[in-house]
Amino acid sequence: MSYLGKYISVIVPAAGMGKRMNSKINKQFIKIKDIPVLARTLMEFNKCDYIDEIIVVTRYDEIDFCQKEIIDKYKLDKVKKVIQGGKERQDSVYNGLKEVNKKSDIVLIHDGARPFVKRNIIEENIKFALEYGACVTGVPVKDTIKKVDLNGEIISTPNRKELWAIQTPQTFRYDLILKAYEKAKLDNFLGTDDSMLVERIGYKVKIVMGDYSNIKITTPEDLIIAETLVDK
Ligand SMILES: Nc1ccn([C@@H]2O[C@H](COP(=O)(O)OP(=O)(O)OP(=O)(O)O)[C@@H](O)[C@H]2O)c(=O)n1
Ligand SMILES: C[C@](O)(CO)[C@H](O)COP(=O)(O)O
Repeated sequence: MSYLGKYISVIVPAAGMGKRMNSKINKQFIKIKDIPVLARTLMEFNKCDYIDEIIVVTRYDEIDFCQKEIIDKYKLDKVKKVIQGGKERQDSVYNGLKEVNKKSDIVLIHDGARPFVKRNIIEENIKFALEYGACVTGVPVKDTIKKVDLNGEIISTPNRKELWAIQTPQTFRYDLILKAYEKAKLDNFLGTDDSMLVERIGYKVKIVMGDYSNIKITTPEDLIIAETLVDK
């Protein structure tokens, strides 16, 4: 139990194929200045005093590699389980939720491929989740966003002041996120983030101010940005 008097778990989905990276090795294991993406991500959570356990979700054939080359090598002692993921990110997170310690109060969900998450964002997520039950990290969009139809014609221009680009961590009371995932499974609903599943059962989700450097490593040019961020 952390010194907050609450049990706090983290699920790190890292079971994707990394198709858009188009690399021989899975993008989670690509090194940025000598340290793999996933190790960088996990180190930030491992050193946060409030966190009690981390569950890492990987592809079945990468479980051993992940255990030896990431968890053991970087001494990530808060990682309690490395488990198998599913077809979609949502399936992987659901597998993780089923493995969380039953006495858990709060669950943070964070993409393995977002290695630049900072301590203040993790702490703010925990604070907001304890206060409101549900929160997600995001940043105000910088570009004008258009809604476009299948013919390539603009339908509308939403007010930019109301638009945020959503990142992770996304953090919830354990009972709430489990209920949201079980309902999505029942309804065969597939969302693109965790918050959507909570929003659709009628629960209000708060925004935590993120950081423009909390990027997701998705395409090859993100690796160039990542090297620059490490240098900085
Ligand atoms: N079935 C899946 C798909 C994705 N993820 C994880 O969810 C995070 C965000 O997904 P994304 O960046 O889209 O990763 P990939 O699905 O691997 O990328 P791509 O769509 O290019 O294949 C990543 O850390 C990824 O490993 C996962 O655990 N299980
Ligand atoms: C959850 C997420 O990181 C929010 O930005 C993102 O939606 C996950 O990435 P994907 O490309 O949709 O799998």
